[in-house]
Amino acid sequence: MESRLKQFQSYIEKYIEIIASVLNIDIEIVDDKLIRIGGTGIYKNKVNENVITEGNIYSEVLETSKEVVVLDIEKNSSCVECSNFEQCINKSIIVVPIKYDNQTIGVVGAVSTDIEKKKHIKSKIDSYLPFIENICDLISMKIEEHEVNKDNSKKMQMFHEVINNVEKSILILDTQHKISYINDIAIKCLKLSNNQIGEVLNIINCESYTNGKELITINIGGNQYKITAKTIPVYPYIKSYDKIIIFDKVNEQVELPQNINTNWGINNIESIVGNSYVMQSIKHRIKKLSKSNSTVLITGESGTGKELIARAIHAEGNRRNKPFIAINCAAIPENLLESELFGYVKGAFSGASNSGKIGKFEFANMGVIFLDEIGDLSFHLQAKLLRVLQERKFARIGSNKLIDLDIKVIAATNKDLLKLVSEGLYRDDLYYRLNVIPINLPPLRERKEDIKDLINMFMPKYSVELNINLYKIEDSVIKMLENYYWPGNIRELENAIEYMMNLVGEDGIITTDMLPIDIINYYKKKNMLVQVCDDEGCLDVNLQEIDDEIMKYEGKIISIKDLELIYINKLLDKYGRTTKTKKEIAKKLGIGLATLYRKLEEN
Ligand SMILES: Nc1ncnc2c1ncn2[C@@H]1O[C@H](COP(=O)(O)OP(=O)(O)OP(=O)(O)O)[C@@H](O)[C@H]1O
Repeated sequence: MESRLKQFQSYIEKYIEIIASVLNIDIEIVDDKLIRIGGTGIYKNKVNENVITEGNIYSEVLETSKEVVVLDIEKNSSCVECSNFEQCINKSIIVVPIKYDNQTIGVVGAVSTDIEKKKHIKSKIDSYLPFIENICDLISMKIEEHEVNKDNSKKMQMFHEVINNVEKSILILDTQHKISYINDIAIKCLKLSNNQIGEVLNIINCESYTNGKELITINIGGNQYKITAKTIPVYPYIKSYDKIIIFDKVNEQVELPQNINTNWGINNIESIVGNSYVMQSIKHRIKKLSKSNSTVLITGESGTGKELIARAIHAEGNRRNKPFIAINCAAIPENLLESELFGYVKGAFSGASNSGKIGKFEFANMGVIFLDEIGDLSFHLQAKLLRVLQERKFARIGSNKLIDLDIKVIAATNKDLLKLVSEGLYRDDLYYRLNVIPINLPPLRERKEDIKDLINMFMPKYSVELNINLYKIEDSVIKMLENYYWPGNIRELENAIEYMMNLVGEDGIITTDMLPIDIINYYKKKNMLVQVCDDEGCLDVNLQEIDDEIMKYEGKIISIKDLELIYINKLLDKYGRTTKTKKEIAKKLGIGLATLYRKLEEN
C-alpha cells in the first residue's frame, strides 16, 4: 500500500523546489518506508529510491518522532558510528518529523554538502529550524484538507444516492439560486429535458401552507410551476448548498412567453380601475416611483386596493421578473411571525421543525416584499424590522450567518400609524423608515366617480365565471350603488356584483330587488320618512336623521328633553326658522309658540 506521503508526491515535489530556493540548501522528503518522495539539488534524481543505505538519522527520527539537528557530522557520535560515515558527503543535516493523526508519516531533511552552506546553516539555525517545522505542519495540513474533502465527497455521494432513491422530487440550490442538484424524480415531474444544473431557479412567489409547507411558484427552463413544497435551509451545514426544495407534484405548469421570465401582466397598472382625479394621480405616481428602490407605505381602509397597488408597483418596476412575496403581519400569531419573516435553522428553538425554514425575506430577495397590516407588528418585531431596513442584512433565527438583502419593501396598513406613534404604540423611527414614499388610497365613498367603471369591470368578469351571456344593470341600481357608503370598499362592491349576477334571471337584468341586504337596509334606514299629519296638512320627518343625531351620543342615555330638542331642531332645519314656520311647527307638535321658544332657550 502506498504511504500517505506518496499520494501527495506531485504536490511535495513542487513545494520543496520553492522551499529549497528560499533556504538555499538541499531538501529531501522521505516517507515512513524510507522512500525518498521528493528532493532538490543532488537528490532530485534520486526520487523514489530507498534511503536506508544512506544513514540512520531518518530511521531514528521516524522512530522517536523527535527532530535531530547535526550541525557538524564529524562531531556527532551517531554519524561517526554510522556504517555509511566514510561515504557520507553531508556536512550538516536538520531532520524534522512530519506528523499526521498522531503518527510520524515521514521526515523533511535539510542538508548541506559544502562547508560554506554548513556555516550558513549554523549561523541561521534559529530561523531555519522553525521554518522547516512549519513546512512539516503545512504538509500535514494539506493531507488533512485532502482527507476532509475526500470524506465530504463520500458523504455527498451518499447524500445524492439517498436523494435519488426517495419517492419525492428534490432540488438543491446554491447561494446564487443556481440548481446544484436535481434528482431524477424532479426532472420527470417538471418534465425537464436537459440537465438544468447551474441554471438559475427563480422563486417567484411563496405563500404559507399547512404542515410547514409553502405554495411556491418557480421558474425553470422557460416554464413556470406551482408546487406545494417544503424548503429546508442547509447552509452552513453543507457549505456549497443553500437550500433544498422537496415536493410531491406540480400543481400547475405554464409555458412562459419568450424573453419574459415571469407573468405579472394581470397585476400591472392597467388592472387598476378608476379614473377619478385621485386614482389618476396615484397611477401616475406608481409609474414614476416603481423604478426606485425606496420603501413605499400604502395606507387606506380595508378593501381599497392596497395589495393591488403594491403588485402594480412591482409589475411596473425593474424587479418585475423577481419575486413578489406578500405576508400579512396581522394574520400570523406573533410568536410565529418572526420565523415566517426571517426563517430559522434546525434546532433554533424548541418546537421548531428539525429541518429549519426559509423566511419570507429570503424568498423575496432580489424582488419585492409586501408587508401587509404593518401596523400590527409587536414592538419586538418593529425593532427587528427596523434593523433589517437599516442594515439590509438579516440572519435566520439560530444562525449568525448574515444574508445580504437586495429588496424593495412595500408596507401597507389600514391603521393611522402616526396616531399609533403619538400614543407610544409604534416606533417613530420605524414609521419614518417605512413612510419614505406614502400613498393614501381614499375610501370608495370618496371617489364615487370610479364606481361605474368598477361595475363595468366586475360584471363581465362574473358573467364569464357564471356563464351568463346576457346582462344589463338598471340605472336605478347603479344610482343606489353610487350612493352607498361602501364600508368594505371595492372588495364589498365586487362581492355585491357577484351576488347580483347570481340572481340574474333569464332576461339578464339586474334590478333593485337583487341588491344585497346590507345595501337595501342602508336605504331603508336612510329613507325612513314618517309623515306627521293633522287636519291642516303633513310634515315629513326623517327618522334616519334623528337616528344619526342620536348615534352621536354613542353609549349615553339621551334624555327626553334632549330628544325633544333634536326633533324640534331637525324640523326647523327642514322647514325654516321663520316665525311663520315656527308657529306651524309648534301647532303640529301640539304646543304653543311660547312653549317652543322656551324649549329652544332652555337648552
Ligand atoms: N382600483 C381597483 N381596480 C380593480 N380592482 C380593485 C381595485 N381596488 C381594489 N380592487 C380589488 O378589490 C379587492 C380588494 O383589494 P385589495 O386586497 O388590494 O385591498 P386591500 O386594501 O389590500 O385590503 P385589506 O386591507 O383588507 O388587505 C381585490 O380583489 C382587488 O383586486
